[in-house]
Amino acid sequence: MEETLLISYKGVDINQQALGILNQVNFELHKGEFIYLIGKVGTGKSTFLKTIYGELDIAGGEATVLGYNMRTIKQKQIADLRRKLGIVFQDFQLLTDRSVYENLEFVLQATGWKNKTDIRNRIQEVLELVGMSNKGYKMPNELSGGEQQRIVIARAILNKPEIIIADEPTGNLDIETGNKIVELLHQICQQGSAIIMTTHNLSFLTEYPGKVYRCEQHKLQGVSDL
Ligand SMILES: Nc1ncnc2c1ncn2[C@@H]1O[C@H](COP(=O)(O)OP(=O)(O)OP(=O)(O)O)[C@@H](O)[C@H]1O
Repeated sequence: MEETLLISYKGVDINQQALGILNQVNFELHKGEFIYLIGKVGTGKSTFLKTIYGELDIAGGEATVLGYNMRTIKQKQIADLRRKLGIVFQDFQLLTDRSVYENLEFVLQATGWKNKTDIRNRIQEVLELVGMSNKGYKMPNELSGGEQQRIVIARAILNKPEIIIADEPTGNLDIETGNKIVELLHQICQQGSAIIMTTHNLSFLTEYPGKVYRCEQHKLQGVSDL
């Protein structure tokens, strides 16, 4: 596989409960790219993303994600694949019974980090990157929505993922806070993670440019003029 090609879909069919959602999807993600996925409610954006992180099997065609063949991938390999991805949803999903620091520590420990100093340093690094370096001691419910989303992004980048998948990361945020989150994702992209983000807010596309794909009438297609 071409070295910079992280995801390759060729003629991929995607179903939910045997019902066709997307047909004949051709899609590529390269290193350093920022891709927006747009389209009306229920057109298949989240469903498409689920096939990338192995939550949903593809029904036909050829799909490769970070070198894994998504037609033949085994459960154990899906766990390995997910360690190389950062996943961000709109509804934050932080563990509410532990602090920000402990949320991040939990992920590092679960992914094999053992050395306390390394763990502390990496957590400090990611908190600084998302502009939350003094909030490690806070509980999630003591943070605003935008702050919680920053922590979720910090959690997603802990292991320097090659790809970040963000499913409507600004869906629960006001416009200004949403802008800051997209700006942050662009910054992270510049540091080397490729990003795929779904959104209903088309103003991001002009303000923070990226490549655009649209889901419509069972197709996922690149958009050159908006
Ligand atoms: N678990 C499921 N079982 C059956 N059908 C599903 C399931 N999840 C989604 N669908 C169907 O698949 C279609 C695409 O849904 P999906 O959530 O991918 O849309 P979306 O484009 O992400 O929408 P939104 O913009 O609202 O997030 C919808 O018709 C939905 O009803």
